[in-house]
Parts: sequence; C-alpha cells; structure tokens
Amino acid sequence: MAIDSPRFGARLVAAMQERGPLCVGIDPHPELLAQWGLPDTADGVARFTDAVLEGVAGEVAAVKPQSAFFERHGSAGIAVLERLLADLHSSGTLSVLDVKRGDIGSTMRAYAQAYLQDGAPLAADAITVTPYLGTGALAPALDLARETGRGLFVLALTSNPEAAALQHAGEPPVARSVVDDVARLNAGVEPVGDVGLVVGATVGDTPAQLGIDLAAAHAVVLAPGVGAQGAQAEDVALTFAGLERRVLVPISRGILSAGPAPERIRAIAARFSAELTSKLWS
Ligand SMILES: O=C(O)c1cc(=O)[nH]c(=O)n1[C@@H]1O[C@H](COP(=O)(O)O)[C@@H](O)[C@H]1O
Repeated sequence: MAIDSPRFGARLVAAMQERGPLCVGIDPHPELLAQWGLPDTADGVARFTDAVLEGVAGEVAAVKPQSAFFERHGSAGIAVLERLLADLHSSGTLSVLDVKRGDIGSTMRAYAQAYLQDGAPLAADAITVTPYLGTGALAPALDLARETGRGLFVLALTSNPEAAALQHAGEPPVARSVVDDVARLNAGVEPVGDVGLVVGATVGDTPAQLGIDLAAAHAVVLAPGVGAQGAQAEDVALTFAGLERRVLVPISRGILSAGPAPERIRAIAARFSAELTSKLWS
C-alpha cells in the first residue's frame, strides 16, 4: 500500500519495512575501478554500475549513487548516471542521488528542476542537500519535491571529522537549528515527513551532547559511515537508539570492495542488511 504512496517519506518507510535498513552506495572510485579490472572511464563506470545493479536492485530499500564519481567523466559519466537512475526506477528500487546541493533560492529552483521534476533526465526519488545557505533557501526544492512525491535529505551532523567546527558551533548549535527546521517542515505528516536528515554513524553521542532530539524531527535519518569510515552496526544502534525503523544506512566501499561479481556484492549486502536489522530492529 504505502510502497505505492504518492509521498516519498511513506514510500521509503514501506520499502525499509519490506527490505531492511540498508542502502547501497554507488561510488565508482578510481581505486575500485582498478581493483575490479575496469578502466577509469565512463565505460568502466557503466560496467561498474551494471554489476552493482545486477547484485542489489530489488533487494534493498534504496541505492545512493554519488554524483561526483559520475561527473568526473563529464557528459559521458552523466549519461551513465541518467541510465542508472532510470534503471533503479524500473527495478522498483528507490534512488537517493547524493549531490549535496544548496544555493540561493532562485538557483535552488533550477537544481530542483534538474533532480526532482517529473521527466527530468536526472530525476531521482530524493537528493541530498546542504542547509548552509539557510534551511529556508531550500524551499524551492522542498516545494517541488512535495509536488512530485520526492524527498530531500538535509545534512545536519556529517560523518567527517572536520564537520564539528561548523556544525557544533553556536548556541543553539548549528546542527540543532537544522534539525529543528526539519522538524517544523515535517510536522503533522505521517508516518514521517519527506525531509530526511543526514547524521553520520560516526558521531557517537554527539546528538545527545548537543541537545538534539532526532526523534522529534519526524524524519528518516540517513546514517553514512559504516564500513570504510570505521563505524559498525553497533554504533548505528547506539547513536540512533529509539529511532529503530527510521534509520537508512548507506554503505559504499564496504560493499563495493566485494565486486566485481554481482553475486558477491549481493552476498555482502545481504550480510550487512541482516546485521543492521538485528542490531537496529531488535
Ligand atoms: O550525504 C552523504 O551521503 C554523506 C554524508 C556524510 O556525512 N558522510 C558521507 O560519507 N556521505 C556520503 O556517503 C558515502 C560514504 O561512502 P563509504 O564511506 O565508502 O561508505 C559517500 O558517498 C559520502 O559522500
């Protein structure tokens, strides 16, 4: 039922309920292409994404392509990304395009039309956005996302160590203001709003230390950092205690390094998915 919902938040929650909390990241790093015996070209990226898709499409709730690794190859790389997004849609797998966009409102509208408009070549189910021009500047993206049944993930507490200097600063701390803004945007929408949050799986008890109430945001939290960045399923369970089925865990290198065989990618994804489900949903 909800899997066919016109609203992104409801579709995502339903997809996670059916397939678990794992989101496979597609980040075709040059090192991974080399490890897989593929050329560092758009064709190499196309073969890489095809293998990941064969391994996990229809098996996981969502897939998160990282745009930078496609943009590296210019227009030919973007064409691969366009095809990937279309293939994900056909396979019934939600796409979270990681582009981390954010700009003044008039430009934000153009970004929204690029990624959130029906029929746009790069349309995804959701995109990542940065609130550092002010959460209010994201309004054109939010409006279009709501109109077309898509979603946003707003960076709040990112997984990288450099983030603290900016995101923990101030009183109230910047990250708490972002979470409060998202809570207002999602208020009253069931089961969750269409605006998710990005909070790294590496942040430990920072949300509590900064007085951040993630549950009050009424959002799905995208929690990167498991695998290559050192966090484990236990860390996700501790940091997001109480959020349970509202945490979507993207893993890129931790899964991609098992390639190139699609069945090995599928197997390691299944292992991560089972581990995350048992630790988070106990
Ligand atoms: O928005 C993101 O997805 C993101 C936010 C964040 O705080 N940290 C973070 O690592 N990411 C992305 O998540 C992915 C992590 O990749 P792995 O460390 O290989 O699993 C990369 O595509 C990052 O750009």
